[in-house]
Amino acid sequence: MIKVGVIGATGYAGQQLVWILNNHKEVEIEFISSYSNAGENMGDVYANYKKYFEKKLISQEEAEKSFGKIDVLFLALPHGLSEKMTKKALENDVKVFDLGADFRLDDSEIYEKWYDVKHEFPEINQNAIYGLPELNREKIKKSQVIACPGCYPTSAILGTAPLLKNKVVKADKIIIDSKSGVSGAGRNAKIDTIFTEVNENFKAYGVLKHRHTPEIKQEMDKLSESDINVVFTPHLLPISRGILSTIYLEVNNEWKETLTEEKIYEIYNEFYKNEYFIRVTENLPEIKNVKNSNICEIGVRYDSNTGNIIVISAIDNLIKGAGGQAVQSMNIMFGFEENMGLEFLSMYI
Ligand SMILES: NC(=O)C1=CN([C@@H]2O[C@H](COP(=O)(O)OP(=O)(O)OC[C@H]3O[C@@H](n4cnc5c(N)ncnc54)[C@H](OP(=O)(O)O)[C@@H]3O)[C@@H](O)[C@H]2O)C=CC1
Ligand SMILES: CC(=O)N[C@@H](CCC(=O)OP(=O)(O)O)C(=O)O
Repeated sequence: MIKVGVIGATGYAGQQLVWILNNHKEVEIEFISSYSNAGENMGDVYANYKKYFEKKLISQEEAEKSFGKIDVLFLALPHGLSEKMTKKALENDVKVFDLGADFRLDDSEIYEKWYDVKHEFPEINQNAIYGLPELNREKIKKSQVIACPGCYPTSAILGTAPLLKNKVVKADKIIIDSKSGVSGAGRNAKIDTIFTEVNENFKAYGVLKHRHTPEIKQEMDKLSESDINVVFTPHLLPISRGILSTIYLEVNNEWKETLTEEKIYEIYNEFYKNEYFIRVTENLPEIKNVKNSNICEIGVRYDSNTGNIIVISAIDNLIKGAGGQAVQSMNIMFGFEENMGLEFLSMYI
């Protein structure tokens, strides 16, 4: 049994994480912490917890005093707020899983440029591991700080990893057209995400300037050992949760003569053959198939006349894109079954 604390437990990502941890048989939740609801119960903030999970939310200052009692600290805070907390947790020999972006980019200068926040302790960033279990399992086992990937990057990187690793596609341009449910924007509604703006609407945002672009590029470059030109456009769907990414790639000249759709599926099935949470499907992925689960569903189509490959990748942004993926990494680090506490499937409707 391990003891964990969650800071930012009242956000959309944090409350989903608490839900998962509360159902995990090797985890005891030592504390949950909130910024504006400290002193209240979780059930006062989210009524679905009333009667069944009546734990008190404590302040960040109180939480820090309990660092000596925990093995793991989860941080689900707005960007830029995790670094100081992580420093204090490390001083107490606590493992940290950050759901935010503070440690996702290897190069602090790139982080500073895209997030407009300075790394005060760059050495923490240098030692953090990008927590995408399907690609970094061995490193996760030995790390102290896990940078849990962004939700859009999770869908884009898992969707393309087999093609990039096998150098099947050109680096010239990879177009990622992603659509997300509104919970991706967090619980503090801004004008762009209120009901009347989103309902019966569909819109692009952050065009050519979304902060997930360098994160996607960083991991795609590593996989392909090349310098990829990433074009990433997010869109807002009028649904609560789920991400579907449509990714456009062009086959490399060396593969053009021999590649078939069947061969692409062989490559994907081989690459993900031991992965519990990846479902390679001949159907086209749908958000309904993955919603409320830690599964990433991937389907591919290939046009041999044009050399175009289209990958469709779907995840739940709050689970595989956040809390579920963090728990998957925690399971790996502590030697639990990787799917422990995460075996639930989508309920479809
Ligand atoms: N939503 C998603 O789909 C995903 C989110 N993430 C990441 O998880 C993190 C949280 O996101 P999300 O849950 O969506 O955001 P929310 O806005 O829903 O929640 C933010 C959380 O941080 C707390 N908080 C806000 N401001 C401060 C502050 N100044 N100091 C301390 N705590 C503060 C809030 O506390 P309180 O409510 O008590 O004020 C709340 O618990 C972000 O880094 C986000 O990028 C990652 C992947 C997916
Ligand atoms: C729909 C929506 O607004 N999505 C958020 C991304 C989700 C998120 O929380 O960002 P991280 O994955 O970096 O933590 C956005 O575009 O800013």
